[in-house]
Amino acid sequence: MAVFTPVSLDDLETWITQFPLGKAIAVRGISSGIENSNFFLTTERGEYVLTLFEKLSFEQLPFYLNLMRHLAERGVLVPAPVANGRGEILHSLHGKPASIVTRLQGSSQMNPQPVHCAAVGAMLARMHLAAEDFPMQQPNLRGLAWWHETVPVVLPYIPDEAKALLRAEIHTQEAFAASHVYHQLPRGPIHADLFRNNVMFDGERLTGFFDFYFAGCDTWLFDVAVTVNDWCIDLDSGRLDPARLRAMLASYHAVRPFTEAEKAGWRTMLQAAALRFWLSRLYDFYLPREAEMLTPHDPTHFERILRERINHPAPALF
Ligand SMILES: Nc1ncnc2c1ncn2[C@@H]1O[C@H](COP(=O)(O)OP(=O)(O)OP(=O)(O)O)[C@@H](O)[C@H]1O
Ligand SMILES: N[C@@H](CCO)C(=O)O
Repeated sequence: MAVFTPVSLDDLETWITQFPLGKAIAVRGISSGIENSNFFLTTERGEYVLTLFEKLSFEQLPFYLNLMRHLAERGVLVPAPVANGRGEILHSLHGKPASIVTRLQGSSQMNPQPVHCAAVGAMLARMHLAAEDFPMQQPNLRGLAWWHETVPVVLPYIPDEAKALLRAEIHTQEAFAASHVYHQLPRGPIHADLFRNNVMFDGERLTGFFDFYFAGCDTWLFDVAVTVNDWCIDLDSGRLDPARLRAMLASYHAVRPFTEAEKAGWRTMLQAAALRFWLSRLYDFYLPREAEMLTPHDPTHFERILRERINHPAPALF
Protein backbone atom coordinates (compact mmCIF):
# COMPACT_ATOMS: atom_id res chain seq x y z
CA MET A 1 0.00 0.00 0.00
CA ALA A 2 2.77 2.44 0.74
CA VAL A 3 4.68 2.10 -2.50
CA PHE A 4 4.12 5.55 -3.98
CA THR A 5 6.38 5.11 -7.03
CA PRO A 6 6.29 1.59 -8.53
CA VAL A 7 9.52 0.00 -9.78
CA SER A 8 9.60 -3.06 -12.06
CA LEU A 9 12.39 -5.40 -13.08
CA ASP A 10 12.31 -3.80 -16.52
CA ASP A 11 12.98 -0.39 -14.94
CA LEU A 12 16.08 -1.84 -13.27
CA GLU A 13 17.61 -3.72 -16.19
CA THR A 14 19.92 -0.90 -17.32
CA TRP A 15 19.94 1.14 -14.11
CA ILE A 16 21.40 -1.71 -12.03
CA THR A 17 24.44 -2.06 -14.32
CA GLN A 18 26.10 0.94 -12.60
CA PHE A 19 26.44 -1.19 -9.40
CA PRO A 20 28.68 -4.20 -8.78
CA LEU A 21 25.57 -6.27 -8.02
CA GLY A 22 25.05 -8.34 -11.17
CA LYS A 23 21.59 -8.55 -12.67
CA ALA A 24 18.38 -7.72 -10.81
CA ILE A 25 16.43 -10.93 -10.27
CA ALA A 26 13.39 -9.79 -8.25
CA VAL A 27 11.97 -6.56 -6.87
CA ARG A 28 9.11 -6.53 -4.38
CA GLY A 29 7.40 -3.50 -2.80
CA ILE A 30 7.43 -3.26 1.02
CA SER A 31 4.07 -2.17 2.36
CA SER A 32 4.94 -0.99 5.88
CA GLY A 33 6.74 2.34 5.35
CA ILE A 34 4.93 5.66 5.27
CA GLU A 35 7.68 8.05 4.18
CA ASN A 36 9.33 6.41 1.20
CA SER A 37 8.84 3.77 -1.49
CA ASN A 38 10.84 0.73 -0.30
CA PHE A 39 11.55 -2.51 -2.17
CA PHE A 40 13.28 -5.77 -1.38
CA LEU A 41 15.70 -6.24 -4.26
CA THR A 42 17.33 -9.56 -5.13
CA THR A 43 20.32 -9.43 -7.44
CA GLU A 44 22.91 -12.00 -8.49
CA ARG A 45 24.99 -10.84 -5.49
CA GLY A 46 22.38 -11.03 -2.76
CA GLU A 47 19.54 -9.26 -0.97
CA TYR A 48 19.21 -5.48 -0.78
CA VAL A 49 16.69 -2.75 -0.05
CA LEU A 50 16.00 -0.16 -2.73
CA THR A 51 14.48 3.12 -1.51
CA LEU A 52 12.99 5.94 -3.55
CA PHE A 53 12.78 8.99 -1.32
CA GLU A 54 9.42 10.68 -1.67
CA LYS A 55 10.03 13.72 0.54
CA LEU A 56 13.72 14.03 1.37
CA SER A 57 15.71 15.93 -1.26
CA PHE A 58 19.07 15.35 -2.96
CA GLU A 59 20.48 18.04 -0.64
CA GLN A 60 19.22 16.46 2.59
CA LEU A 61 20.15 12.84 1.92
CA PRO A 62 23.98 12.84 1.94
CA PHE A 63 24.05 13.34 5.73
CA TYR A 64 21.95 10.23 6.38
CA LEU A 65 23.51 7.97 3.75
CA ASN A 66 27.10 8.96 4.58
CA LEU A 67 26.39 8.45 8.28
CA MET A 68 25.14 4.93 7.55
CA ARG A 69 28.23 4.23 5.44
CA HIS A 70 30.51 5.64 8.17
CA LEU A 71 28.87 3.44 10.82
CA ALA A 72 28.81 0.31 8.66
CA GLU A 73 32.53 0.72 7.91
CA ARG A 74 33.19 0.79 11.66
CA GLY A 75 31.32 -2.42 12.36
CA VAL A 76 28.08 -0.91 13.70
CA LEU A 77 25.19 -3.02 12.47
CA VAL A 78 23.33 -0.72 10.06
CA PRO A 79 22.40 -1.07 6.38
CA ALA A 80 25.44 -0.27 4.24
CA PRO A 81 24.75 1.93 1.20
CA VAL A 82 26.00 0.34 -2.03
CA ALA A 83 28.24 2.59 -4.15
CA ASN A 84 28.12 2.58 -7.94
CA GLY A 85 31.21 2.41 -10.17
CA ARG A 86 31.90 6.10 -9.49
CA GLY A 87 31.73 5.64 -5.71
CA GLU A 88 28.36 7.41 -5.40
CA ILE A 89 25.74 6.23 -2.88
CA LEU A 90 22.94 8.66 -3.80
CA HIS A 91 21.28 7.99 -7.14
CA SER A 92 18.22 8.93 -9.13
CA LEU A 93 15.41 6.65 -10.31
CA HIS A 94 12.12 7.82 -11.86
CA GLY A 95 13.25 11.37 -11.06
CA LYS A 96 13.42 10.64 -7.32
CA PRO A 97 16.49 10.37 -5.10
CA ALA A 98 17.23 6.66 -4.61
CA SER A 99 19.61 4.39 -2.70
CA ILE A 100 20.42 0.71 -2.44
CA VAL A 101 21.43 -0.59 1.00
CA THR A 102 22.20 -4.05 2.32
CA ARG A 103 19.22 -5.95 3.69
CA LEU A 104 19.21 -6.73 7.42
CA GLN A 105 18.10 -10.22 8.38
CA GLY A 106 15.29 -10.91 10.81
CA SER A 107 12.33 -8.84 11.95
CA SER A 108 11.40 -6.25 14.54
CA GLN A 109 10.98 -7.46 18.12
CA MET A 110 7.80 -5.74 19.25
CA ASN A 111 7.69 -7.54 22.62
CA PRO A 112 11.26 -7.03 23.85
CA GLN A 113 12.76 -8.80 26.84
CA PRO A 114 15.78 -7.63 28.89
CA VAL A 115 18.11 -9.58 26.56
CA HIS A 116 16.91 -7.53 23.56
CA CYS A 117 17.18 -4.27 25.50
CA ALA A 118 20.73 -5.14 26.52
CA ALA A 119 21.69 -5.73 22.87
CA VAL A 120 20.14 -2.42 21.81
CA GLY A 121 21.88 -0.52 24.64
CA ALA A 122 25.31 -1.89 23.74
CA MET A 123 24.88 -1.23 20.01
CA LEU A 124 23.58 2.29 20.68
CA ALA A 125 26.70 3.12 22.71
CA ARG A 126 28.92 1.63 19.99
CA MET A 127 27.05 3.72 17.43
CA HIS A 128 27.58 6.94 19.40
CA LEU A 129 31.30 6.28 19.75
CA ALA A 130 31.71 5.23 16.11
CA ALA A 131 29.99 8.41 14.88
CA GLU A 132 32.22 10.70 16.96
CA ASP A 133 34.53 11.42 14.04
CA PHE A 134 31.77 11.65 11.41
CA PRO A 135 32.65 14.89 9.64
CA MET A 136 29.22 16.09 8.44
CA GLN A 137 26.97 18.30 10.57
CA GLN A 138 23.20 18.48 10.66
CA PRO A 139 21.14 19.51 13.65
CA ASN A 140 18.38 17.29 15.03
CA LEU A 141 15.54 18.75 12.96
CA ARG A 142 13.06 17.62 15.62
CA GLY A 143 14.94 19.31 18.48
CA LEU A 144 14.22 22.27 20.73
CA ALA A 145 13.84 24.83 17.91
CA TRP A 146 11.16 22.66 16.28
CA TRP A 147 9.39 22.09 19.61
CA HIS A 148 9.35 25.83 20.22
CA GLU A 149 7.83 26.43 16.79
CA THR A 150 5.30 23.60 17.04
CA VAL A 151 3.86 24.14 20.53
CA PRO A 152 1.80 27.22 19.50
CA VAL A 153 0.60 25.42 16.37
CA VAL A 154 -0.92 22.47 18.24
CA LEU A 155 -2.05 24.27 21.43
CA PRO A 156 -5.41 25.46 20.03
CA TYR A 157 -6.47 21.88 19.29
CA ILE A 158 -5.88 20.20 22.64
CA PRO A 159 -7.87 20.04 25.90
CA ASP A 160 -7.07 22.48 28.73
CA GLU A 161 -5.27 19.94 30.92
CA ALA A 162 -3.01 18.96 28.06
CA LYS A 163 -2.40 22.65 27.24
CA ALA A 164 -1.17 23.30 30.78
CA LEU A 165 1.16 20.30 30.66
CA LEU A 166 2.55 21.25 27.26
CA ARG A 167 3.20 24.85 28.30
CA ALA A 168 4.87 23.79 31.54
CA GLU A 169 7.04 21.19 29.82
CA ILE A 170 8.31 23.48 27.09
CA HIS A 171 9.36 25.91 29.83
CA THR A 172 11.12 23.11 31.70
CA GLN A 173 12.95 22.10 28.53
CA GLU A 174 13.95 25.62 27.58
CA ALA A 175 15.40 26.15 31.06
CA PHE A 176 17.17 22.77 30.85
CA ALA A 177 18.67 23.61 27.45
CA ALA A 178 20.07 26.84 28.92
CA SER A 179 21.57 25.10 31.97
CA HIS A 180 25.19 24.35 32.78
CA VAL A 181 24.42 20.62 33.01
CA TYR A 182 22.95 20.58 29.51
CA HIS A 183 25.99 22.26 27.99
CA GLN A 184 28.24 19.59 29.48
CA LEU A 185 26.32 16.70 27.89
CA PRO A 186 28.35 14.78 25.30
CA ARG A 187 27.00 15.17 21.78
CA GLY A 188 27.35 13.83 18.28
CA PRO A 189 25.30 12.22 15.53
CA ILE A 190 22.32 10.35 17.00
CA HIS A 191 19.62 8.13 15.49
CA ALA A 192 16.83 10.04 17.31
CA ASP A 193 14.04 7.58 16.45
CA LEU A 194 15.31 4.19 17.63
CA PHE A 195 11.91 2.63 18.28
CA ARG A 196 11.29 -1.12 18.22
CA ASN A 197 10.20 -0.96 14.59
CA ASN A 198 13.57 0.49 13.55
CA VAL A 199 15.69 -2.40 14.86
CA MET A 200 15.98 -5.93 13.47
CA PHE A 201 16.51 -9.09 15.50
CA ASP A 202 17.09 -12.65 14.45
CA GLY A 203 15.88 -14.36 17.63
CA GLU A 204 17.96 -12.77 20.39
CA ARG A 205 20.67 -11.61 17.99
CA LEU A 206 20.48 -7.96 17.02
CA THR A 207 21.05 -7.68 13.26
CA GLY A 208 20.84 -3.92 12.83
CA PHE A 209 19.45 -0.43 13.33
CA PHE A 210 17.76 1.21 10.34
CA ASP A 211 15.58 4.17 9.26
CA PHE A 212 18.14 6.90 9.94
CA TYR A 213 16.03 9.67 8.40
CA PHE A 214 15.50 11.56 11.67
CA ALA A 215 19.20 11.37 12.55
CA GLY A 216 21.03 14.57 13.45
CA CYS A 217 23.57 15.98 15.87
CA ASP A 218 22.27 16.23 19.42
CA THR A 219 23.05 14.93 22.90
CA TRP A 220 23.73 11.21 23.23
CA LEU A 221 21.52 11.21 26.32
CA PHE A 222 18.52 12.29 24.23
CA ASP A 223 19.03 9.23 22.00
CA VAL A 224 19.17 6.97 25.08
CA ALA A 225 16.00 8.55 26.47
CA VAL A 226 14.06 8.17 23.20
CA THR A 227 15.09 4.52 23.06
CA VAL A 228 14.23 3.81 26.71
CA ASN A 229 10.80 5.45 26.31
CA ASP A 230 9.88 2.92 23.63
CA TRP A 231 11.75 -0.28 24.61
CA CYS A 232 11.63 -0.29 28.39
CA ILE A 233 8.02 0.53 29.26
CA ASP A 234 4.69 -1.05 29.94
CA LEU A 235 2.88 0.02 26.77
CA ASP A 236 -0.49 0.60 28.44
CA SER A 237 0.61 2.77 31.35
CA GLY A 238 3.89 4.15 29.98
CA ARG A 239 5.56 3.06 33.24
CA LEU A 240 9.24 2.11 33.08
CA ASP A 241 9.90 -1.62 33.36
CA PRO A 242 12.77 -1.98 35.86
CA ALA A 243 14.31 -5.16 34.38
CA ARG A 244 14.38 -3.92 30.77
CA LEU A 245 15.54 -0.45 31.87
CA ARG A 246 18.43 -1.88 33.90
CA ALA A 247 19.42 -4.19 31.06
CA MET A 248 19.53 -1.40 28.47
CA LEU A 249 21.32 1.16 30.63
CA ALA A 250 23.86 -1.28 32.09
CA SER A 251 24.91 -2.52 28.67
CA TYR A 252 25.12 1.03 27.28
CA HIS A 253 27.17 2.12 30.31
CA ALA A 254 29.52 -0.85 29.94
CA VAL A 255 30.50 0.35 26.45
CA ARG A 256 30.34 4.13 27.04
CA PRO A 257 30.07 5.12 30.70
CA PHE A 258 27.57 7.86 31.51
CA THR A 259 29.07 11.15 32.69
CA GLU A 260 28.16 13.12 35.82
CA ALA A 261 26.26 15.67 33.71
CA GLU A 262 24.26 12.86 32.11
CA LYS A 263 23.37 11.53 35.54
CA ALA A 264 22.18 15.01 36.55
CA GLY A 265 20.16 15.49 33.36
CA TRP A 266 18.63 12.04 33.01
CA ARG A 267 15.13 12.62 34.37
CA THR A 268 14.60 15.86 32.49
CA MET A 269 15.90 14.19 29.33
CA LEU A 270 13.35 11.38 29.64
CA GLN A 271 10.71 14.11 29.73
CA ALA A 272 12.28 15.80 26.69
CA ALA A 273 12.14 12.55 24.73
CA ALA A 274 8.46 12.10 25.63
CA LEU A 275 7.70 15.71 24.68
CA ARG A 276 9.39 15.24 21.27
CA PHE A 277 7.06 12.43 20.21
CA TRP A 278 3.97 13.84 21.92
CA LEU A 279 4.47 16.99 19.83
CA SER A 280 5.13 15.27 16.50
CA ARG A 281 2.15 12.99 17.03
CA LEU A 282 -0.07 15.95 17.96
CA TYR A 283 1.09 17.73 14.86
CA ASP A 284 0.43 14.73 12.59
CA PHE A 285 -2.91 14.11 14.28
CA TYR A 286 -4.35 17.62 14.07
CA LEU A 287 -2.54 18.87 10.98
CA PRO A 288 -2.28 15.83 8.72
CA ARG A 289 -0.41 16.33 5.51
CA GLU A 290 -2.39 16.24 2.32
CA ALA A 291 -3.18 12.72 1.10
CA GLU A 292 -1.88 11.20 4.35
CA MET A 293 -2.58 7.53 3.84
CA LEU A 294 -2.16 5.93 7.22
CA THR A 295 -3.87 6.34 10.57
CA PRO A 296 -1.73 8.73 12.64
CA HIS A 297 -0.03 7.40 15.79
CA ASP A 298 -1.88 8.06 19.05
CA PRO A 299 -0.51 11.26 20.66
CA THR A 300 -1.98 10.48 24.10
CA HIS A 301 0.50 7.59 24.44
CA PHE A 302 3.33 10.12 24.82
CA GLU A 303 1.25 12.49 26.94
CA ARG A 304 0.84 9.55 29.34
CA ILE A 305 4.56 8.80 29.23
CA LEU A 306 5.39 12.44 29.96
CA ARG A 307 3.03 12.53 32.97
CA GLU A 308 4.54 9.25 34.20
CA ARG A 309 8.12 10.59 33.96
CA ILE A 310 7.11 13.72 35.89
CA ASN A 311 5.03 11.96 38.57
CA HIS A 312 7.25 8.87 39.03
CA PRO A 313 10.81 9.95 38.30
CA ALA A 314 13.08 7.24 36.88
CA PRO A 315 15.76 5.64 39.03
CA ALA A 316 19.12 7.40 38.94
CA LEU A 317 21.48 6.53 36.08
CA PHE A 318 24.50 4.35 36.85
N1 LIG B 1 17.93 -2.37 5.34
C1 LIG B 1 16.82 -3.02 5.57
N2 LIG B 1 16.83 -4.36 5.77
C2 LIG B 1 15.70 -5.07 5.96
N3 LIG B 1 14.47 -4.53 5.96
C3 LIG B 1 14.37 -3.20 5.75
C4 LIG B 1 15.53 -2.37 5.56
N4 LIG B 1 15.10 -1.11 5.38
C5 LIG B 1 13.76 -1.14 5.46
N5 LIG B 1 13.31 -2.38 5.69
C6 LIG B 1 11.91 -2.81 5.80
O1 LIG B 1 11.10 -1.84 5.20
C7 LIG B 1 10.15 -1.31 6.12
C8 LIG B 1 9.96 0.17 5.90
O2 LIG B 1 11.20 0.81 6.07
P1 LIG B 1 11.34 2.22 6.81
O3 LIG B 1 10.80 2.10 8.19
O4 LIG B 1 12.74 2.68 6.64
O5 LIG B 1 10.38 3.04 5.88
P2 LIG B 1 9.80 4.46 5.97
O6 LIG B 1 9.11 4.71 4.68
O7 LIG B 1 10.86 5.41 6.42
O8 LIG B 1 8.68 4.28 7.06
P3 LIG B 1 8.43 4.76 8.53
O9 LIG B 1 8.78 6.20 8.57
O10 LIG B 1 7.01 4.42 8.67
O11 LIG B 1 9.27 3.92 9.47
C9 LIG B 1 10.68 -1.67 7.48
O12 LIG B 1 9.69 -1.85 8.42
C10 LIG B 1 11.46 -2.95 7.22
O13 LIG B 1 10.58 -4.05 7.31
N1 LIG C 1 8.68 6.74 15.88
C1 LIG C 1 7.73 7.79 15.58
C2 LIG C 1 7.31 7.79 14.14
C3 LIG C 1 8.34 8.34 13.19
O1 LIG C 1 9.24 7.34 12.81
C4 LIG C 1 6.50 7.66 16.46
O2 LIG C 1 6.25 6.56 16.96
O3 LIG C 1 5.79 8.65 16.64
